[in-house]
Amino acid sequence: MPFEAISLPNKPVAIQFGAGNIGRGFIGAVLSQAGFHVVFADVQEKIVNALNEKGHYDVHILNGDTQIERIQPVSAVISTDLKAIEKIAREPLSIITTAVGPNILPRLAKPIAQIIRTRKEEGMGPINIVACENLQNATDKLREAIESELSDEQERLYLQDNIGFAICSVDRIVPPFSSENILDVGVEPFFEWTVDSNSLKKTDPDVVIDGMHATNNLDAYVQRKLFTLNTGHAITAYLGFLDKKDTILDAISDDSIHNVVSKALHESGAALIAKHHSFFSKEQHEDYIKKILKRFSNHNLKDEVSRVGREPLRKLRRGDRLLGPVEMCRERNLEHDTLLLGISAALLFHPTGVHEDEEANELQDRIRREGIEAVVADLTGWEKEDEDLRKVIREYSRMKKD
Ligand SMILES: NC(=O)C1=CN([C@@H]2O[C@H](COP(=O)(O)OP(=O)(O)OC[C@H]3O[C@@H](n4cnc5c(N)ncnc54)[C@H](O)[C@@H]3O)[C@@H](O)[C@H]2O)C=CC1
Ligand SMILES: O=P(O)(O)OC[C@H]1O[C@](O)(CO)[C@@H](O)[C@@H]1O
Repeated sequence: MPFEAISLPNKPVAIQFGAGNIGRGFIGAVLSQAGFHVVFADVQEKIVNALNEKGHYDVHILNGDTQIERIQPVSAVISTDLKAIEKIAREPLSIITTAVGPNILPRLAKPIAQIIRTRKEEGMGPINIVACENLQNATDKLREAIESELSDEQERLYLQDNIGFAICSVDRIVPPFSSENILDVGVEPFFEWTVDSNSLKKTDPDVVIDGMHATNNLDAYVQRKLFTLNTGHAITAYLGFLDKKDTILDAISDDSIHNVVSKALHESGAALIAKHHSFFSKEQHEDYIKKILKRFSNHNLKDEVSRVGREPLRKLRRGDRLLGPVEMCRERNLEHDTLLLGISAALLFHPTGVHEDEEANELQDRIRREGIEAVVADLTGWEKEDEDLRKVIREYSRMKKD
């Protein structure tokens, strides 16, 4: 059924760009449960058509005795179909969210600029945009890309006055899920979606979103999540890969991997506590680490190390989950040898076959062409004589030999 043929119910509307695991399994579900009619915008025709034909899907909460939440009513559009996008822009829209992946995010600038242009022409009021990606300040990056798509000063002024761009932290493990229905998703029970309250505009309709926690201390939430959950997850994946484990559960169930991951999280934790002590105490953070290690050990999730380790060059960027906590430790003169070991393991991540990863291939090509020392110096920005750079290379060589 084409989107044009669908009439939307008389409800507030939310657009969720990306109808993938997080889009359907977390953000779309939270928005639907808050009372929005969720319109997913994706590039996969099969998913878009199925969402429009069925108008619903099920979220399976994977907690031993599976609980099912039906999400309805929902619709979908192809995100590059600017006519369909324009149609939704005229609806009682109040929020746009994204979960497409950090590398794809700039491609959403065109359709979102179209929404902004249409709403300006129609004299419509404020909406909020929240990019739900594993990337610090993803929404700011999206804003820059949208601004460069706008045609003139009038549109830029409209954006400034009417569009709330809120950064957020998004935390729920949603691995690929196999079910008869291609729309169904399997999720862990835990979820935390935290959004910067300072940037949110008052919208009409104004909907209270229960599953979205607004705070004015977002930086602390973002860093705590990225440098704990994602740091630990990535190191588990990279060590698991080297030890030929298929899943995160297999990897974290190995005591030697568990110990390294726990140690790395305590190193990053010391820096997080030092930086955000007014926000969380040592005891609270200890609890947070324990809960995360338990989440990795969820026997009901089949989360492959290849998925969690995907796109290692992105994960090795400065400020991301591997180098971010190391930099925080270096600034404070705190111990970080185990975090460095995680970086060495990431440099050896190279899945093949169905799990082949373009960025992992590129990383290996670079190491072959430029040599490990030059690659690490470039990724980290450290001098070749830097003690940490030498440690990363030493561990890398040892792991490679093993
Ligand atoms: N899966 C998870 O557990 C979590 C993922 N995240 C973040 O959420 C984001 C999405 O991750 P997943 O849902 O796992 O990925 P996914 O691959 O399951 O979903 C991404 C979706 O975006 C769609 N897409 C690609 N290009 C598009 C475009 N131009 N316009 C609209 N849609 C497009 C894809 O077709 C796909 O359906 C990433 O930034 C990830 O880091 C954050 C927390 C948890
Ligand atoms: O989605 P990314 O950034 O590739 O990383 C995978 C990570 O995202 C998550 O899917 C959820 O935060 C984790 O499972 C994992 O740490």
